Amino acid sequence: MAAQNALLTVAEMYRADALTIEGGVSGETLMEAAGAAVARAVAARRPPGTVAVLCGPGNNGGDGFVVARLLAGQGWSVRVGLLGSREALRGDAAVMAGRWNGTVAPLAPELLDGADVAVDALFGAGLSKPLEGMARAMVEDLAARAIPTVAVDVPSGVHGDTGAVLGAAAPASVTVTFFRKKPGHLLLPGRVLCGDLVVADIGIPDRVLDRIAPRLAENGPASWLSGFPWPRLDGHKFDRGHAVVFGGTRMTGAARLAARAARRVGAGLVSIACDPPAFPIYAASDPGTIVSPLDDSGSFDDLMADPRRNAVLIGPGAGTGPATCGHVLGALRAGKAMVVDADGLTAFADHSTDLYRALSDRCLLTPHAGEFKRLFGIEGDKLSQARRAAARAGAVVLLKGADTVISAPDDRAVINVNAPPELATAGAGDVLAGLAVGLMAQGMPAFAAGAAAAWLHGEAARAVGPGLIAEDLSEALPAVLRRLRGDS
Ligand SMILES: NC(=O)C1=CN([C@@H]2O[C@H](COP(=O)(O)OP(=O)(O)OC[C@H]3O[C@@H](n4cnc5c(N)ncnc54)[C@H](O)[C@@H]3O)[C@@H](O)[C@H]2O)[C@H](O)CC1
Ligand SMILES: [K+]
Repeated sequence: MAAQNALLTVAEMYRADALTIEGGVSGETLMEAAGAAVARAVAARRPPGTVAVLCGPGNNGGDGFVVARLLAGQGWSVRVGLLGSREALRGDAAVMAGRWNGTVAPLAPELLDGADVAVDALFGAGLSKPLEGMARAMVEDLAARAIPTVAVDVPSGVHGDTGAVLGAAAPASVTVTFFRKKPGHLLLPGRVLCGDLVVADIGIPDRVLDRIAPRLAENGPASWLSGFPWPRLDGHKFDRGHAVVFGGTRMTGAARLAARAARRVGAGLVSIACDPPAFPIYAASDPGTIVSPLDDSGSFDDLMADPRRNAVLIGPGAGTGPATCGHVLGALRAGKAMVVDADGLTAFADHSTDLYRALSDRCLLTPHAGEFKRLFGIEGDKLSQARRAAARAGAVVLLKGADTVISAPDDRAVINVNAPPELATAGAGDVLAGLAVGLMAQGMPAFAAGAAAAWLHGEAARAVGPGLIAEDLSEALPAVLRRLRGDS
């Protein structure tokens, strides 16, 4: 599959390189193509001027030498600075340095004096430790001068797999990477440091993906649209599932926001199961949402015994006491497709194994960073955090943020990048959980539902823009769904 949205880890990128070279394309050809793509990005931004090309000791630096030669041929005044000695260069990098007829100066900040543009070709996929010494000084000076910079593959200092900064990194105006994006291009802060991202085709054939079988992708409709539960002409509301949202007696808005989102995304029926004292509040809210008060005529387990109530969300405004744990475990025992969010997660913070034991891959956990830390206590970059949590819990984990990661227990993962900063507002998480349970009520598996919900959530927020409040999101959804389906 030539998945355009596939993300390759650094190791997988090296494998793609090797498979291509095995297939008869030389490393020099790849490097020439890589350098040409970077040179095009430089030339596209301004007419010829003075460019400082900062080359590292490896093939990232080799790309830099190609850029230097091509720009010089286009009338640019080119200065090349090299970290380390020319004699230390190996392989394709040494070949490209040999094709550079200009001078090579030792890497030093003075190279940047009077430069119109800088090309950051110090480190790319081979970054293996924090920058130090002259490499660090150079990158810090480049950042301080704020010279428009084109980064080769990744901004030097950014780790390709995590987006983390190792020591220092200079923000780029444009980053030119090759073949496919890496996680570090999408995870923060890497995404911000990259500036505009260009993915250049340098001659690596898509078929190498069949051999690599990447488990990671950039979230978008390509990942789940084929299984999206569009309503059928011959269907009726019971075909579209029944989502149950548990509503607590405080913060009653949370469950109402979630229930409305579940309805908007197409669940046939949505009900709020609530403690009796809160019944009047929920009953007075959305007329299309059923309200089921839990009292001696019907406990939560009684509701769970109804097979038509096939998807359950517990968390928004549920309260973090033992009753919430009881409801979560009751829904899981009943085999429901389940979203556990907010209080539903925090309620298990000091006895998480009780939750893990009951979970399955039909369950979606939707923690933000704080809930994640309380429940899982797993450190590291966001992608590995989500993957390890999904493996530990045996459930799909959606770890929220501007770079949301959705990870399944079988190690599939997508990184969602369309969330605008306006989503940092009260209630937005309740809406996201409601979208997910609404999709799961319609039969979408937890991983696809989490990915689709995160993407729809971001698109709805972008449609509203500044001034967004959580209530706007469900109202913005119909237009997003029409665009998704390609309605005229
Ligand atoms: N298919 C492709 O993606 C292609 C990629 N190309 C370019 O090749 C680099 C990767 O090259 P590599 O030599 O493996 O590593 P780097 O050049 O990134 O690193 C150089 C070298 O530096 C050493 N090193 C690592 N970290 C540090 C540090 N903090 N301080 C000092 N030295 C460090 C380490 O020994 C590294 O090996 C890729 O990014 C692309 O730009 C090909 O040109 C085209 C095809
Ligand atoms: K670089």
